Amino acid sequence: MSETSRRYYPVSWEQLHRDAKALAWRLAESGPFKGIVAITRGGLVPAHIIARELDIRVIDTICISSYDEETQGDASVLKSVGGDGTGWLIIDDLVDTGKTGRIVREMLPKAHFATVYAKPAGRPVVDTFVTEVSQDTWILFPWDTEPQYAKPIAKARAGETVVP
Ligand SMILES: O=P(O)(O)OC[C@H]1O[C@H](OP(=O)(O)OP(=O)(O)O)[C@H](O)[C@@H]1O
Ligand SMILES: O=c1[nH]c(=O)c2nc[nH]c2[nH]1
Ligand SMILES: [Mg+2]
Repeated sequence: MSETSRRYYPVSWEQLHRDAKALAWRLAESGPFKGIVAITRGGLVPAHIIARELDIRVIDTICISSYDEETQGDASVLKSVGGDGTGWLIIDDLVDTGKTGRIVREMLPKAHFATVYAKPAGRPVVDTFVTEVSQDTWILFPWDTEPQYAKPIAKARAGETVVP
């Protein structure tokens, strides 16, 4: 999703840890896996958590970038891996339009592809995920956010400017 995102779904470090562990529980039944291919950069944190839970020590990366902040452009593949993916687990933080997921599936058609979060357009591309959010939601990951002053509801509703 891009400029049309109408709402935000903020995810804390604790929630991400909990959701990635929930994904590991689901994946435990689909393994064992030879190793994990993390889709950088968003897949790196969930890949670590899942590797720890499933006792996987071999981790490779596919490096793909397609978003500048909330706007999607052409996907550029900065690093790939060889093989057809047999026995491997691909991990990303989420599928949105499914563009990134389709690229990695084409590269590794035999791998199991899992994400923590999924939006409806990308959902058919993943084998396993934990939480679905609507297509017009932008997921705010903890590495992209920091705590800041929030207006009291009454002042926000009145449209008043509050200097923190
Ligand atoms: O389903 P899609 O519409 O392709 O969107 C999902 C992809 O977009 C984000 O990556 P991004 O390109 O922002 O790079 P990053 O992981 O380095 O932040 C996210 O981490 C997924 O990889
Ligand atoms: O931080 C992010 N949140 C999202 O909802 C999203 N969709 C694609 N890429 C994304 N990155
Ligand atoms: Mg990514």
